[in-house]
Amino acid sequence: MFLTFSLAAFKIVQGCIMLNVPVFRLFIYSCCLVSYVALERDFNIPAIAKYFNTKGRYEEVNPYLREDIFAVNTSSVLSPSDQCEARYLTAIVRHGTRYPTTRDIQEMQKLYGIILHNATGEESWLQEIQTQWRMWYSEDMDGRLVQKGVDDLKHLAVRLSKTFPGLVSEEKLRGGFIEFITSSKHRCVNSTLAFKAGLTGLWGIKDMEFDHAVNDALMRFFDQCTRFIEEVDNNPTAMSELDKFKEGPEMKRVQQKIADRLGVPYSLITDDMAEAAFYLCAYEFAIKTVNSPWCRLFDEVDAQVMEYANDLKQFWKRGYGYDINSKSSCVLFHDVFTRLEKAVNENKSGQQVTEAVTVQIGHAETLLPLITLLSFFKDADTLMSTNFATQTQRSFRTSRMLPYAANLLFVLYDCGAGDVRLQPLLNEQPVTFPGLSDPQASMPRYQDVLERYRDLLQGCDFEAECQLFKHPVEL
Ligand SMILES: O=P(O)(O)O[C@H]1[C@H](OP(=O)(O)O)[C@@H](OP(=O)(O)O)[C@H](O)[C@@H](O)[C@H]1OP(=O)(O)O
Repeated sequence: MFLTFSLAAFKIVQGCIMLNVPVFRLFIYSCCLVSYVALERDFNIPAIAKYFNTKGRYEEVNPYLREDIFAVNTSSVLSPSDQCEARYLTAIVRHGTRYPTTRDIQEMQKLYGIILHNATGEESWLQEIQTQWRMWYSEDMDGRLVQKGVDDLKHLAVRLSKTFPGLVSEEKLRGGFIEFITSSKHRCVNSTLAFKAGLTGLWGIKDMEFDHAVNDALMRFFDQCTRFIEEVDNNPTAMSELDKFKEGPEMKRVQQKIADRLGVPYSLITDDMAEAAFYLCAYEFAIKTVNSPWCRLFDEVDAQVMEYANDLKQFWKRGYGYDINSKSSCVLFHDVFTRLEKAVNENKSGQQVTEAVTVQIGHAETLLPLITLLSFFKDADTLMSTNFATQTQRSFRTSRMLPYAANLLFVLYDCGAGDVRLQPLLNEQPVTFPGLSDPQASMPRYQDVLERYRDLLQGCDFEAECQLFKHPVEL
């Protein structure tokens, strides 16, 4: 559509120039320029970018940010009426855009070798990979944060200051009322530094520095939950549905189509090679914002299959597949509600809430078990190797939940006369606590939320849940 408009506008401009019609020419010329810029921007976005799972950009989840990275939608997060005031905010944030992990880089290098030495097609995109594109990824990159990832967190910090000016403020930061907690992984520590830099840069703060606490018990709880490690992480049969899907007809067809496009034997394009090609398209876009020739190896149907395979991995490794996946996040769940309860009590006694904002920076596997524990994005049907065709409308879709810089926010509002409300947001958009019937479900009463999660609040004991062998009841 943009192409047609641009070409038509260009023709009009040509005519105007020949007729020397200045004002009209200027107007049309500017329209042509605007549509060209839009065209250029949209052409830069791979058609399959919305299927990149946890390798996707934040901008594809909130497309309005492509126009203005600092845009906020305050109408959707303002309090339910004028008398409500935001009193406390906790944000659990995934790190920003990163390099591939070493394992993925090794697979990418293997695929690049196949294309250099075996591919026989004549298409221009293949020639571009074979003669112009260079393998620039190296194993030492191993998931480190890239500059785009620094920008992701800086921009998020600024947007949150615009959305919650009474909480994410210079006064609160300087007063020590904003706490930072991070995973020990370099991509998370550097994301924390970037978030802080976004705020100090916004307010021109050069005379102060702000601490952050490294806390893997909270941000990498999955590393310390013995039952998860034994029954899922280290259990080769735990990913059986993913393994079966990778051997199934849908993935086989994707592999064959890639092999046909490259003109290589089917035996060379394994499911790992298909994943490596998909990741190359995703990383070239996320890190460099280029629509690389690697994306030409997939059509939309192929991309949906690749997306489903990764959602199967996340479902069974971090999501609803096994109860221990979500129960391993009990420590983080209780931490969140302990902070909320403290803020409610301080607010009730008329005190200033000592900690106005908590920013906790972790991983996709920090966020997803907690999202699962709270029953967000739970579908009626389990994701299986055999039901891809009926899952196209599933709500458990990591491409929408968990892009780089994904963030789960809980905002506490004081609405006067003891009316305290709690608003959940995912990626800056309000979400509804599952199972709450409150008409203002995106801004429910805090007490109703406590009631909804009463069983977890009274139970969900990390030590008990993560014990490998439940001790037999003493007879
Ligand atoms: O497929 P890779 O190796 O990239 O998987 C990574 C995880 O990346 P994700 O699957 O979430 O895109 C990485 O999570 P991140 O949020 O830190 O990017 C995780 O830390 C890393 O261990 C790999 O997870 P895996 O489950 O061990 O494959």
